Amino acid sequence: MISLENLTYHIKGKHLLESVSLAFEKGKMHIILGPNGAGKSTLIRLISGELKPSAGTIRYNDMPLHGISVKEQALFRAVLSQNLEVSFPLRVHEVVLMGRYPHFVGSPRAIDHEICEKSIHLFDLDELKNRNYLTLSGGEKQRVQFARVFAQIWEPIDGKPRVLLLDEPLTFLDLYYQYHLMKTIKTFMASNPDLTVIGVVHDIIIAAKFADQVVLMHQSKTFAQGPTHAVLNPENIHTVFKIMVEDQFIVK
Ligand SMILES: Nc1ncnc2c1ncn2[C@@H]1O[C@H](COP(=O)(O)OP(=O)(O)OP(=O)(O)O)[C@@H](O)[C@H]1O
Repeated sequence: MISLENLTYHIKGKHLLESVSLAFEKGKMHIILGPNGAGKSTLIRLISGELKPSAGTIRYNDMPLHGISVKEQALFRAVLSQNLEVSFPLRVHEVVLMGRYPHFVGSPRAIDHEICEKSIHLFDLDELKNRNYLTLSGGEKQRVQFARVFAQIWEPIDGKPRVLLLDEPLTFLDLYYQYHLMKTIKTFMASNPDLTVIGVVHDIIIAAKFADQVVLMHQSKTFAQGPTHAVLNPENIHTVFKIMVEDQFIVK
């Protein structure tokens, strides 16, 4: 369980997040939705420890985040951020291996290579694994980044529940891969019940189909949180997004 208590973040007098209190239950897919500028990425960056809160606390299983070393965090928590850049002409399998860096000292072990192979296969990248990462399309790069973060948290270490934070992970993907990737994550979660996923997406239909819980953000605050279908009702969506929707969001 990840819990946030009165989490506040301001910079140069501007409040990016105001007194947010939330609980993210273990083993669930939590999706954060909200209009541009609502504070979603700020929230993810605070939960990942990239930003330090101005006030409030973040706890991972009752442990304050600031009490867990960055090195230890990397053993059980992976982050897929927006705008990831790789400047060197690395091969795809080398980028995926970066996900294993927290797990070995010196040279990768056989197990690190095995996990990378499995993750590459899971994300349909076998044919691309020797390609120069810089020559890939936006969507292909995004799948490589998925393989990297999954390689990082492929197995639990010392029984610690794992966490995956995703900030707009579907941006470069076509419709097929958006759904395929969400299904892949859900299937992985079903056989890895300690894994909690918290992700920012913009697509309400994707959220309705795959989220167990939704956090709806509005103007730097939490507007609603709870089971997906309770939160994604036409009134809430109208208030937050200013659009009218029908009651059902169904994609077969
Ligand atoms: N370093 C900063 N200094 C000033 N304002 C900032 C800074 N970082 C972010 N902001 C502002 O804080 C607000 C929230 O930003 P955030 O990136 O969290 O929004 P978001 O909900 O993820 O938006 P989007 O859907 O557009 O990605 C935005 O108005 C943004 O311009």
